[in-house]
Amino acid sequence: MNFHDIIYKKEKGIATIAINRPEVMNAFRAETIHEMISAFEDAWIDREIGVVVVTGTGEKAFCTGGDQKSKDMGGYSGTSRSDIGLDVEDLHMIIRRIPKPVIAAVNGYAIGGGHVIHVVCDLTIASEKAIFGQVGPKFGSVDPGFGTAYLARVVGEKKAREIWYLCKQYTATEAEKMGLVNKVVPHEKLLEETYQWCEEILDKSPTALKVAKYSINADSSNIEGISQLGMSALALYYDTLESKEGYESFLQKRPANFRKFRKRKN
Ligand SMILES: CC(C)(COP(=O)(O)OP(=O)(O)OC[C@H]1O[C@@H](n2cnc3c(N)ncnc32)[C@H](O)[C@@H]1OP(=O)(O)O)[C@@H](O)C(=O)NCCC(=O)NCCSC(=O)c1cc(O)c2ccccc2c1O
Repeated sequence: MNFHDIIYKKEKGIATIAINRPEVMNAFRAETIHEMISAFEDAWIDREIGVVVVTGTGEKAFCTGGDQKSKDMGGYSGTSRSDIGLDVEDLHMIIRRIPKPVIAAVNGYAIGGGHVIHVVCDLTIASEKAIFGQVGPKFGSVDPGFGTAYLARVVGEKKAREIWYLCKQYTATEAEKMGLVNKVVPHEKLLEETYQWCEEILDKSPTALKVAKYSINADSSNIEGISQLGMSALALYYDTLESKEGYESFLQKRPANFRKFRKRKN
């Protein structure tokens, strides 16, 4: 398979998808999401694959969300089914629907939509250098559905609200404490530890794993509907000056002025 934005490899029952756009801290554009979905489809169909690993190339980032350099009023450029210009919802759904465990190996920044990708994965192993956080309200975006409602299931509502309302960054140790990651390991041991977890999973019954995954998913499957509704609202939000102020402030490396959008309408 020929990919440009990701590196996809399969070895000894393990499929690895590495987002490969280090020049933008592994931010994703429409093509990146489509390539990831194709790789997941291949890993799903291939009966020899028992587990999928998602990671990022380079030393700095796992993924920093939507590529702000491919964004304009109305959303991201690129061909997509979604009005937003990114088929992120479809990526979240295939991570949940593939009947095999998906492990995020977080090697650096997991920010914005990149943070949501690791949240949706079944398990997360983090380098001690990893940094976690949501940035939407700081940069004119929000990731409703799995990024909000499902995050609240993982870390609890109070913590999820803090993550979204304050847009702070959290260390790997802080993330582990709040149940956001399964294990923190020295940076150079990240893939070794992740593949060790994969080996343990490969020793287990694939059918039992599939039923375990689907039965855990079933309890939060209503979030798919929240996601659809929320993403429709997001498409409208992206068409506003308020959202534009956010992503322009990021690109212009200046603080956003959202206070002006709190003025009373006369
Ligand atoms: C990750 C950071 C905290 C790092 O900060 P730092 O100060 O160390 O480095 P720089 O900010 O200078 O970044 C270095 C270099 O990388 C470029 N870059 C980083 N992230 C992105 C990005 N997402 N898009 C494009 N480019 C990026 C940066 O511009 C610099 O390049 P230079 O050329 O100037 O050297 C910090 O970078 C950071 O906070 N990044 C994230 C910014 C962001 O806005 N992310 C997206 C949020 S919205 C989103 O992710 C999103 C998710 C979804 O699931 C969606 C679903 C459906 C629709 C839309 C969605 C969506 O928008």
